[in-house]
Amino acid sequence: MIELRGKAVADAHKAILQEKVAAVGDSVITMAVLLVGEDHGAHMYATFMEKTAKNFGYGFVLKELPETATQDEVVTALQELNNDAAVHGILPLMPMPKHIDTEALIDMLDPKKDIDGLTTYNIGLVTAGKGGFAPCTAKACMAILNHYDIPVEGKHVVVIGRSQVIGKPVALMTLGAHGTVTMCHSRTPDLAEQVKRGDIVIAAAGRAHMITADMIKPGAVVIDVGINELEGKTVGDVDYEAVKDIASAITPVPGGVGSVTTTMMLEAVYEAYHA
Ligand SMILES: NC(=O)C1=CN([C@@H]2O[C@H](COP(=O)(O)OP(=O)(O)OC[C@H]3O[C@@H](n4cnc5c(N)ncnc54)[C@H](OP(=O)(O)O)[C@@H]3O)[C@@H](O)[C@H]2O)C=CC1
Ligand SMILES: Nc1nc(=O)c2c([nH]1)NC[C@@H]1CN(c3ccc(C(=O)N[C@@H](CCC(=O)O)C(=O)O)cc3)C=[N+]21
Repeated sequence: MIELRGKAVADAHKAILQEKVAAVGDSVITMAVLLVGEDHGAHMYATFMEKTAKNFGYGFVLKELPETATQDEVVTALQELNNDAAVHGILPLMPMPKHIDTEALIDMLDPKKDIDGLTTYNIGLVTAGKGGFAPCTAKACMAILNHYDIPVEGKHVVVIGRSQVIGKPVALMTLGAHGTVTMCHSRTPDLAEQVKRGDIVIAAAGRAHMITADMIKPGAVVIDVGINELEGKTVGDVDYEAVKDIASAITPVPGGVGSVTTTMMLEAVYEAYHA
C-alpha cells in the first residue's frame, strides 16, 4: 500500500510557484478570506490558509464578522474586497450562519477574484471545459493523482458526494481525464455495491468512517476528502486503518487532501493576480 501524502504534492507545486512569485516581490500578491460566524471547519481552514499564505510571501487579509452579522454587513464586507485593487483573490468560507443567504452573496463576488470557483460564472466555465476557477479541493484530488502517476483514463471512478465544492467538480474533472464516473449521494440505495466497482474511490460525504473495508475493491486507489471529528480526533470519511490493507494507495486524514487544498489556493491567487 502506498500512502498518498499530501505534503509531497504540496511541496512539488509550491517549488514551481515559488519562483514565479519571487519575481513579483514580497507581499504583493494578496488574498482575502471572508469568515462569518463560528463554524469549526471554516475557522480551522482560515488559520491554515493565513499561515500558508504568509509563509509563501503573499499578502493576507482576514475579514471576520460575528455570528450575528446581517446580510447587509456581509455584502458590504464582500464589496469592499471586490473594490480593493490590492486584493487579487477572495475566499468566502463556508458554511456561513443559517440566516445568511449565501447564494445571493456568492454571485456578488467578482468572478475574477473567485479563487475557489464558487460563482455561477466560474461553475459555467468549468462545466463547459472553458477554463475558469475551479474549487481548490477538487483540484487537490487531481493533483494527488497526477503527482503519484495514477492514471484515470479507462478507470472506473466512484465519487461519494455531489456538492458544488467537491463531489460535482471532481466528478467532472475525472470524467475530463477519461475516467468512467459514478456519482453517489444520500439517495443512492446500493452504496456499497457502487463503491465496490471503483478502481478509484473519492469519498466526499462528510461522514466519519462511512467507507469501510468491505466496500473497497482490492487494489483500488482511495482519496479521502472528508474532514470529520470523531472522539476528539480529526478523521476522514474512510475507515483508514481497515481500508489501508485492501487499497493499493490511500490518502491519510490529516496529511492528505487538506494539505494540498491550501496549495491549490496559492496557485489560484497567483492566477487571479495575473488575470
Ligand atoms: N480536505 C479538504 O480540503 C476539504 C474537505 N472538506 C470535507 O469534505 C466533506 C464534504 O464536504 P461538502 O461537500 O462541503 O459537504 P456537503 O454536506 O455539502 O455534501 C455532502 C455530500 O455527501 C452526500 N452524502 C451525505 N451523506 C451520505 C451518505 N450517507 N451516503 C452517500 N452520500 C452521502 C450528500 O448527498 P445529498 O446531495 O444527497 O445530500 C452530499 O452530496 C466534509 O467532511 C468536509 O469537511 C470540505 C472542504 C475541503
Ligand atoms: N469555500 C470553501 N472552500 C473550502 O475548501 C472550505 C470551506 N469553504 N470551508 C471550510 C472547509 C474546510 N477546509 C479545509 C481545508 C484544508 C484543511 C487542511 O489544511 N488540513 C490539513 C491540516 C489538518 C491538521 O493539522 O489538523 C490536513 O488535512 O492535513 C482543513 C480544512 C476547506 N474548506
